Amino acid sequence: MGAIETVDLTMTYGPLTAVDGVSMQVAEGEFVGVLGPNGAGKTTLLEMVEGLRRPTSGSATVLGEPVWPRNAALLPRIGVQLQASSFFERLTAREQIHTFAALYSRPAREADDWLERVGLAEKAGTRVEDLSGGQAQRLSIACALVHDPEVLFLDEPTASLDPQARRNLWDLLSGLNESGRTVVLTTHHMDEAETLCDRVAIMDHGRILEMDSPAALVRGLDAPTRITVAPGLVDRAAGRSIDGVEDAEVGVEGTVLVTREPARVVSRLAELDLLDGVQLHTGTLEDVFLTLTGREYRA
Ligand SMILES: Nc1ncnc2c1ncn2[C@@H]1O[C@H](COP(=O)(O)OP(=O)(O)OP(=O)(O)O)[C@@H](O)[C@H]1O
Repeated sequence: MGAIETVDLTMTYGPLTAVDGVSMQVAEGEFVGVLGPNGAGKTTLLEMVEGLRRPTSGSATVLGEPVWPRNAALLPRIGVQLQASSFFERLTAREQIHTFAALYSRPAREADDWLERVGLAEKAGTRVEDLSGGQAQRLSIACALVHDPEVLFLDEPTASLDPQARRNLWDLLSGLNESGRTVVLTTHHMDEAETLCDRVAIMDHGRILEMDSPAALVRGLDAPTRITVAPGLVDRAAGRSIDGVEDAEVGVEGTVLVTREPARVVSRLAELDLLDGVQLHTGTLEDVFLTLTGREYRA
């Protein structure tokens, strides 16, 4: 059984089609990222799959159950962290997560463990409105996880986290995924998607443009390799016949050699003893993203 299946899922707001006929499947145990420019429809898509928004048309199932009308049987099985954290006012971090735990009949000690796991044990007695942005975000993630859901939805979970908290959250999410949980997150961080996700969906204008593993998406881009050499070496390389690499097409942009035959070019550089400081850059997920979605600002 798949963890998530959507069929032609669509949401319109007046004349705007925010999500435009999305059909996708996520297998149980998969880690999936949804990437897209601002306004692409990621949050709207997730909120329909979570059963928080009624689609204009189309349908979604999670763990084989329809999500709309709101399905009470599903609630204990899914965890949802929203982009705008909404907390019970004037509660401390501990009271907040204890309340969530109690809603799902989970013991308070497990709630305390979650505070520890997201690095908030020291802030347990702080009121939620006095937490920093990143601390509040970690609390909202802990609240989404406290009932040990099978499918986890996170909307830009690392948006306001510092580098330490971001890496710690990566470890936490990878661990949950390795223990069989399905994870779906939205992110603007390509490195995050590349590191964590089995597959990523690249969205724009309400549609999924591509959905595949990061490696397959990058391979599909068929980008040339850029070989950065130390300043001055390009001339020496050219002077000493880099085109001794027969038939290897090598473009030169400043101190960068651009080629589709990096192995041959690098071995020629080695022969010429010009390897010092050489760096290789192949295509990245960001290149795929920008190729598919363009570079103009979004509303
Ligand atoms: N309640 C609403 N009423 C009208 N338009 C809406 C509503 N919610 C979202 N939209 C519009 O739908 C489009 C998709 O919004 P959505 O929040 O899903 O994008 P997103 O991909 O999550 O963007 P971001 O990366 O900025 O979070 C946007 O143009 C947004 O303005």
